[in-house]
Amino acid sequence: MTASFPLRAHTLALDPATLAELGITGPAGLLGASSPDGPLSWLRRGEGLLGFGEITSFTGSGPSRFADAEQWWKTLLASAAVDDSVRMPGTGAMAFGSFAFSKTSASESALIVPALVVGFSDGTAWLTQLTVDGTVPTAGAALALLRDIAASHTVPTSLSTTPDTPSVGTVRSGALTEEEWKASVRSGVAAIARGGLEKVVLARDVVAEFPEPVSRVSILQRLVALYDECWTYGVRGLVGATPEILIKVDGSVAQARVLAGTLDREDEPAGSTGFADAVLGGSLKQRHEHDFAVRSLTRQLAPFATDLSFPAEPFILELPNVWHLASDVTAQLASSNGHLPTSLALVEALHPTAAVCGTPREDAGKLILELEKMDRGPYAGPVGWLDGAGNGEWGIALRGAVLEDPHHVRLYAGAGIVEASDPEAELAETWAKFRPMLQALQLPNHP
Ligand SMILES: C=C(O[C@@H]1C=C(C(=O)O)C=C[C@H]1O)C(=O)O
Repeated sequence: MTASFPLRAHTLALDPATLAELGITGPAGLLGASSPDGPLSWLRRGEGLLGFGEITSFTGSGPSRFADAEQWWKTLLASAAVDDSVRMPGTGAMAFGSFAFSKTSASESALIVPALVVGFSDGTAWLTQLTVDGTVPTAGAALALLRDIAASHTVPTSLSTTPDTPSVGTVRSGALTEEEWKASVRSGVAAIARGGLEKVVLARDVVAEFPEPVSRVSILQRLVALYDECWTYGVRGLVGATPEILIKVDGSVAQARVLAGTLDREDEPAGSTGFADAVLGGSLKQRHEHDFAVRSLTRQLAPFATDLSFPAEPFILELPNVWHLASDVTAQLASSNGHLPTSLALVEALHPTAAVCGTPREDAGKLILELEKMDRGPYAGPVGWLDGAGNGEWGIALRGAVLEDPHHVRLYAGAGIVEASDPEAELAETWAKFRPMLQALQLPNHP
């Protein structure tokens, strides 16, 4: 989809009175609006961005997919007319995006500019109308569009967040059976034992099949309701709720949330206290895995930063399905030739991290292609949004799935393999990581 006229964007603040008049209480309430497929989404803790409609987009693949996307966005911005009285990250010109994990993937990477964006951040709400057809966006036109969307808002009556609601869907293995995947894990462990390779992240896919069409909106609504601490993303057919941030850029500050080290909450003995601290924080294997991930991220980020900081000890991130060892990294960005790096430039430099690929990166990447026997598609790739000022938020597309057609959903999950890994335990870890999507699809925990 190419733009025929220059991009135009108009952003206005949405005051509480207007929101109340339209019956809008927050982004989650707007999810069910406009179309059964629902909007482009990036949501967390009652804030975030929703994009309605698509006016122009970039598609690309291969090793230059990030650079090509950046070039496309810069070209679009060069002739853009932006009227933005709010001036916050995500206001004015913006696009949602999703990138394939691998440069060899058949899956297309995309940046998508919506027709209308509703944003909520730090207590401020705004509305942006964007056009590429020569029409001049105005406050009146933007509000009229929002009014239509808010009026069409329907809350599906079938929505339930009960995890054990019986479902009519079935789940089958994807590229590999469980036994085959465990054999791949054993091969991974053997490769590490031979030396050279320290860690490889091996993933697998399962396919959920439904006699009735699945509702993208209901999936997003359940993820938002259950995984408030995660970033719920929806970019076309890619949906999920990730706990991991590859990079967030807000002006001259960049932040990342690095995870590695996982414990299934179902394994917690009844009545125990401090279980996660003892098992996760106290495990050398888990700490080792976590350190790989933090070191890899900071090494790649360092050339772009004047200052980099992260706590000496990771913290334990508690999610409904698992605990993770987590580290929040903050960087003060360095300008080069008077320019700060854009979020997309940092995405290109950081992807793939050791959390989803391994160490050393090249060797791990080759082994992944050999052992997983699947195309990861957008799984474990960057997903998020960017704006015209260089800001953006990019998560790693984990705990997610691709809606392949109305009746088939492909779920992905992986685990970091080190020399001490046990294939059975790693398999169980993938089931714990499938759980957010299984819950969102109202499927049993471990079919
Ligand atoms: C690979 C996944 O998760 C990654 C691997 C982790 C681990 O091995 O402990 C933890 C969080 C993520 O960085 C996934 O969710 O599919």
